[in-house]
Amino acid sequence: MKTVLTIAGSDSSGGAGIQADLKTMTELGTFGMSAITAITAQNTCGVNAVLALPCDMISAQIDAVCDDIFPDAVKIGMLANSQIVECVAASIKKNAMKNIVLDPVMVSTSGHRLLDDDASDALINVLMPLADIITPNIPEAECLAGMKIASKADMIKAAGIIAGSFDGAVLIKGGHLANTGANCIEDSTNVAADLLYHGGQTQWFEAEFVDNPNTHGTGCTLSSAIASELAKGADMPEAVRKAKAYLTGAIKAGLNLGKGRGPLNHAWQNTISDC
Ligand SMILES: Nc1ncnc2c1ncn2[C@@H]1O[C@H](COP(=O)(O)OP(=O)(O)O)[C@@H](O)[C@H]1O
Ligand SMILES: Cc1ncc(COP(=O)(O)OP(=O)(O)O)c(N)n1
Repeated sequence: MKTVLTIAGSDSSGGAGIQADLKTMTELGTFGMSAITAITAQNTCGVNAVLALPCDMISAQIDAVCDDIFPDAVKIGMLANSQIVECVAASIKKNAMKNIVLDPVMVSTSGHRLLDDDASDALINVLMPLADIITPNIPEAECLAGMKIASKADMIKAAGIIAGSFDGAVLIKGGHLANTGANCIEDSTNVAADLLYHGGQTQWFEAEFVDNPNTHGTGCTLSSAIASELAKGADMPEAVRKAKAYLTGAIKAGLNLGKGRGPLNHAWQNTISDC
């Protein structure tokens, strides 16, 4: 069985972070392992508290995994502060890890900062160069590219700027532009359109925009699904295509848990075959 390590924060409500990653990895037939960077007290309504873990404990988790069950791919999510960014980068180099998917988590959709303001430089200069793909959402891509993004043309421009600063691929997720009219296609159906910039080429990955408010953890799910598909041997465009299909199914299958923006239905493939 192929193995995937998630280096990310814990979400007590189980919708995002480590919990979403492990559910995704299991559903996609890989063996998920974790190195927890921070503990959040959060639910479907928002993030109430964050505790960043000490760097030596984070490195120790990564080393323990790599010394025993070396991961075929790695997903990196919430890193909380610049010290953690640096120590995760050092652990990745030390253990010569491969198939690195970096989700540059900065602010939760509920508006809570999950990465210190002053940690962006370390993320860009120290960690990004080690990644095979980074998966920013629109606000994160705006920060990384230093420009506003209000259209698909802006997404293409920003992806080129971000890709210019490292060797890996860039997937700009368009969820924050969907339903704003900015990415409507000709038949006026609204789509959730993500842009992959890979090897100098751009490619759109479009899926139905599901009218479901329960989208907590979409970014975590997509990045851990890409890592799972890379671990199983897919090339980058194929990994993105399969990951997006899994994610869209999990949004469509619709759970209705909690009082706010609820989690995805990770077990949707089993639910469908049970019917
Ligand atoms: N309502 C939706 N229906 C279908 N896909 C969605 C929906 N909302 C988000 N997505 C998709 O989920 C993924 C992550 O979404 P996005 O909101 O852009 O990032 P993040 O969760 O990191 O803020 C992207 O592939 C995006 O296109
Ligand atoms: C612990 C933790 N990590 C990441 C996130 C952000 O989740 P994401 O899937 O990017 O998006 P939202 O759920 O915030 O839309 C988180 N909330 N908690």
